[in-house]
Amino acid sequence: MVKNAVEIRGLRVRRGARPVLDGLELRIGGGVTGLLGPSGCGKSTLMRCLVGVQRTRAGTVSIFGEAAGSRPLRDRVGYVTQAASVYDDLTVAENLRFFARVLGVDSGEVDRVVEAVDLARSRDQVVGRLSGGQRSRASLAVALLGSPDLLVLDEPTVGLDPVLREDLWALFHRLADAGTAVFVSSHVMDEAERCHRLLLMRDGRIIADGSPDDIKREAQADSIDAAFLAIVRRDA
Ligand SMILES: Nc1ncnc2c1ncn2[C@@H]1O[C@H](COP(=O)(O)OP(=O)(O)OP(=O)(O)O)[C@@H](O)[C@H]1O
Repeated sequence: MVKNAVEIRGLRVRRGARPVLDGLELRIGGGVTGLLGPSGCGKSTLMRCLVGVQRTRAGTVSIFGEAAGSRPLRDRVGYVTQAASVYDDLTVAENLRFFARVLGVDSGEVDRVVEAVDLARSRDQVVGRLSGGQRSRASLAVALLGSPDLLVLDEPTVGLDPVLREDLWALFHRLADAGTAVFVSSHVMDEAERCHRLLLMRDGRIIADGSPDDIKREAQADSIDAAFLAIVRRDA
């Protein structure tokens, strides 16, 4: 298992007029790490920092010992944003061949990632005609090109039905079992239980960090929802 995929020190970010992250310290290792918190708390901002697309005011973000966004990390980090990142007018396979060329990844990878996300039967379908869940999996397939060591997934299950969410979480676990560090955000509290390690975020701060069971025990709560509320109250 990867020990130190991500190391963040003293990270400060402003977006618009307000500070979003103010001196954040965080280390992330292997397995599935979940980032949960209410809308606007700074989850996407943190993820953008990990992939090196967010302007920062202070601090450092290193991924496998390299500066976030730097060239050596190009095919070691996969990123799926909330916005669809595949072209509607191309088929699944055409999208993947295109992105494989852009990333300089062998085109043989296309078959592997199509299988990994269970889209083999839809590989020749135009993305614009896929269901929401299939589209999400097509975006995820792009992020898997080149077998990244770290996968950053920004609310990948938003808008999906429970069955599709279940399938995606099973996939995250398969990837983590195979050695990829998976960092996934959500604002759906019931998804928290599926993470090896959970980070609860509020107003840009990590207010709890541990396994779901540890967090519930510590907060003396029987659900992550209740734990979050208890921690927020205690914090106030
Ligand atoms: N482009 C932007 N310009 C200015 N402020 C922004 C911009 N994007 C986000 N913000 C602000 O930064 C803060 C953090 O936003 P962020 O998108 O990181 O939150 P989030 O936790 O990912 O929310 P959600 O779950 O709704 O995606 C919010 O207050 C938001 O209004």
